[in-house]
Amino acid sequence: MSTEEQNGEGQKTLDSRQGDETHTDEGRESKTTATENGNEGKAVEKEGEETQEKPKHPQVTYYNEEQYKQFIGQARVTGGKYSLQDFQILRTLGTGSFGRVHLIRSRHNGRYYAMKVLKKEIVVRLKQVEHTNDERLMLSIVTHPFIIRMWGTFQDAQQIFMIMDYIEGGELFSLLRKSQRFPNPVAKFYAAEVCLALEYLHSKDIIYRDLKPENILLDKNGHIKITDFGFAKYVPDVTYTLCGTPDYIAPEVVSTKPYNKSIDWWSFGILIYEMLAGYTPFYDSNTMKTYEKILNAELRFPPFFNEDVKDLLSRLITRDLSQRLGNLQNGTEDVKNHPWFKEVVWEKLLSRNIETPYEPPIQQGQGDTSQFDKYPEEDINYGVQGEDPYADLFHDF
Ligand SMILES: Nc1ncnc2c1ncn2[C@@H]1O[C@H](COP(=O)(O)OP(=O)(O)OP(=O)(O)O)[C@@H](O)[C@H]1O
Repeated sequence: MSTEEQNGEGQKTLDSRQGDETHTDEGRESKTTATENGNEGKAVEKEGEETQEKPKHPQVTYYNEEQYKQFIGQARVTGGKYSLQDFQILRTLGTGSFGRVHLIRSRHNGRYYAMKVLKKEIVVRLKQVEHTNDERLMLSIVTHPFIIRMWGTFQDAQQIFMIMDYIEGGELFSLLRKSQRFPNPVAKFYAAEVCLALEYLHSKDIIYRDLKPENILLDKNGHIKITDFGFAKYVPDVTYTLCGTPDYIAPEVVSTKPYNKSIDWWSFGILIYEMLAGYTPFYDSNTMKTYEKILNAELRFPPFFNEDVKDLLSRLITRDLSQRLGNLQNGTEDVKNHPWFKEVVWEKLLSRNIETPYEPPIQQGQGDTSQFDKYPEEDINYGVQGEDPYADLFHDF
């Protein structure tokens, strides 16, 4: 069965490293990009600007119906269980390409949650319907200590809403920019937790496709939670979609070759590099040049990288898929067994039974927002009734 990429889905754009109209954040310089089949083979950057020619492809993800049924049978969250009346909306925690994320409080149990709101009209305009439905599906399936938990979803005539745990410690991105770069053991700790999250996702045939410090939150104890499943997808076989954030995109994605879990291991290497160096290895202010470097440039290391990490990164950030760690016969085990990770006790880490290198200074308890930047609040019209031109598109919410 082919479920993807027949319908022109797929252009997601944002300036997560560049700031946006409402909020400019130092050091966010590049963009999340997506384009899928059926859109005439163009990669799209900001608001539908066509910036890169891409050859046409039979861009289809194949898997059999039985497999897919089993996959969606794991979903633990059903749509429409909650409504806006259940929550009090507090401040904005972050903004994305399609809407914003609010801190909210349950009127029933008094707990704080994060509510991601996406405007249907924008999701449709940026051809992200399928990705948005996938985001909901993936989050309704995953349960892991290092992955955000979604509790429910609902919709009104204009918006869709996702209720998730509120993670108080803010983005790893903010901590990294404040620290400039992390000492070796700190980078290793976060990388090891990310590694376990990737291992789990891949065991379910989910590829994440947007690994970067902006999408890693820290909980109150300093453990990670991966958020933003906007590009995550069930791919037991291969896919072709160009998506991700330029600095982090793997060469096989740039060159529109079929790909699978391999791409997350490339991004994992870029993430480790950025945590240790403070910058990504193929950075360029011009996105096309970034892509060129991803395809051709030599991987260079700052002098303070140790031999173990240089070895690990050379094996992750390699264009040769038959050499890339994580993508070989032993899968994640090869990554976990690499000498750079030799001090990590993986079982202890998974049970969060290891001291974290940094505890976010959260003084006010569960609803504390001191670790988040302030965003201008705008008038909200959530709960609108009336005609919904997109009624057919978001059934599961
Ligand atoms: N569960 C959460 N707890 C706390 N903050 C959150 C949570 N989810 C998201 N945020 C904040 O909101 C920001 C935007 O969230 P997210 O990346 O999911 O939105 P998005 O619309 O998909 O953004 P993008 O356009 O960057 O993909 C995050 O970077 C983070 O700062």
